[in-house]
Amino acid sequence: MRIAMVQLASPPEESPEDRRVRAGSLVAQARGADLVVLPELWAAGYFAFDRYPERAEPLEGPTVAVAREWARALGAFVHLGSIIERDQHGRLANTAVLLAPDGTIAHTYRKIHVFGYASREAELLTPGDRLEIAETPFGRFGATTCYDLRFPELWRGLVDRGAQTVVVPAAWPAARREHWRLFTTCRAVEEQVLVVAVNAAGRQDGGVELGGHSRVVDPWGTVLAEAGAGEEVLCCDVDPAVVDRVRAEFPVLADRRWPLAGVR
Ligand SMILES: NC(=O)CCC(=O)C(=O)O
Repeated sequence: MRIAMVQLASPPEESPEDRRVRAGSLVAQARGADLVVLPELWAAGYFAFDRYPERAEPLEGPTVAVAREWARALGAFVHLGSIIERDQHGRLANTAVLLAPDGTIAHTYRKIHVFGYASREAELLTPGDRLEIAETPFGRFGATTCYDLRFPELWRGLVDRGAQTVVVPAAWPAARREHWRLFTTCRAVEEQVLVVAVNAAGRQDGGVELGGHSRVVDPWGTVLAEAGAGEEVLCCDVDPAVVDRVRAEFPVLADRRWPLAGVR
């Protein structure tokens, strides 16, 4: 499986419309990839909190429409990162979307742990309440979004549902880049999954510098690819069978004692 990580910047002076066009020219560099992944809320800009209401879109809105065209043109799965989704009740959510090569929606995930530290996400968005897995020709995919990396019980919930690869779109600031590295490696090893973690780059609203360093980490903790700090498209070849191989050779998940029966 060839993975392309599109580590995109969302400068405040660029409109979502212009950004979708510019993102398309970066995505075009991913030709030959089987899976293309973009960051969290790149079209709206994660840190553009004042503009969330006006930049929210229905699931079948302009960002899904362009990503659908990219998926069809490349014949690839496109994980578009996430959008600010406005649902039928008017609530806003941070919704990650995976498009299949034929342009159909293969998976959605509404971010469960919305962020409140130096962020208005938790005030503006409604947390998700569903955790599902997508079957793909490259194995079973799950998704978590950015801050969710800090909550291992969510990841274990994905593993319990059969996840082998977890895609993580993010808008993770440079100030906590070492946490980003630590958690992406830690979740891969602890949950014995392939982690595809794609961060944003560049300066966003409020002068926040995003951390970049998108990475693919295998279940043994080997970093198969890691981007630099700036905008970049980085490709990486992965054998998805590595997940079953590591789980068979080192069956730590089979040794769980949960619930902790007999433990006081
Ligand atoms: N976009 C986010 O969820 C940011 C999370 C973050 O910066 C952190 O956990 O640290």
